[in-house]
Amino acid sequence: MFKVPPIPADRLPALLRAMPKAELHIHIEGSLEPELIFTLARRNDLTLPYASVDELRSAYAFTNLQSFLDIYYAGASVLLHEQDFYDMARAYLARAAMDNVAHTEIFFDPQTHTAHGVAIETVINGLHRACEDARAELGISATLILCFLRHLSEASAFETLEQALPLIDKIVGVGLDSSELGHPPEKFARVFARCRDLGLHLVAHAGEEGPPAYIWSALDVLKVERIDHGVQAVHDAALMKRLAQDRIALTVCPLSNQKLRVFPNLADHNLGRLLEAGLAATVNSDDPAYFGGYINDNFTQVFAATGLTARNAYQLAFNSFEASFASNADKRVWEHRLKETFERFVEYD
Ligand code: HPA
Ligand SMILES: [Zn+2]
Repeated sequence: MFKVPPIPADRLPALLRAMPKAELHIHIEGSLEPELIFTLARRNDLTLPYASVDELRSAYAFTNLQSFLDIYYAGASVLLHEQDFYDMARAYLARAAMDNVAHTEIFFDPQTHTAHGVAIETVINGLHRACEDARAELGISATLILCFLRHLSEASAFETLEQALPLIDKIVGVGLDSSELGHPPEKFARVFARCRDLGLHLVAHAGEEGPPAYIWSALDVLKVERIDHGVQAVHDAALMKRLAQDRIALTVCPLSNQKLRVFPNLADHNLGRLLEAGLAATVNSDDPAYFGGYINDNFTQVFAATGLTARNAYQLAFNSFEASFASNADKRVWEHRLKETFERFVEYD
């Protein structure tokens, strides 16, 4: 591996912001800022149960995953037309480009929208057009991952997959999100097997609030290529070994974990421990509009709170490219730019 040069500690935050990175765990509905929720509600003649942007934002006080999901699904209800999905994704992509995100794999939850009469084409076409335009206009690479809501049935997931089939070329993979406890991965074994046959990439949320057993079944039953969150893996030594040996990436989301009380404080986050154990951890924003920060905020805050180093920074950015579903040619370009950024930070000291 690249020998990371010594970087003065006071330059670390600037380096974290400047380094190219991939974001692999971002729910596009979780990027919907309160201002845009109000704009879209007005545009679509909807009345929100909040009088102002500030009142809505003050409702963002979460105690666990479910308390967040309730408000997150309510926020997403203002999305009705293709242009709404486009505007949401475009705003995120512009923000991600500012954080030097070279590549992003965006989660979306079609069942949230089809449940109130929005056609899946409306969702996928709006998001996909935003990705295409962002590539041309912002130079950021962006792809889509369709997530099944695990609190809904297997039949609903199959129905969603069926609806998405005519647009399957516009997505690179499928994931599994929403309420984890009580909804183990194996509930979706057959859906994931079908997606695998279709040649889609597979990921799943596991071990955010749920036990290590859910990470095992995501790997062995669903056969996923990455684990979203996965921070509970530290409670199972054999699982840690498996994740390290197979280079299964974990898409870790520090500010999300702090806000949903997965850890009592950011200083207690186990990101450093995961890296020390040789796991391919990455840093991501999850739902940036709800958790108080985009990807660079996640990097700078978790580094400040836990004392991670420039070497850790390089490893995390490198892992993000390696774990992405981009081409090897793209990965080499981004990894080269990553090294150049680190060299620049020593040179001008
Ligand atoms: O962190 C999350 N976990 C599960 N489902 C989600 N949907 C949006 N964010 C999340
Ligand atoms: Zn998530």
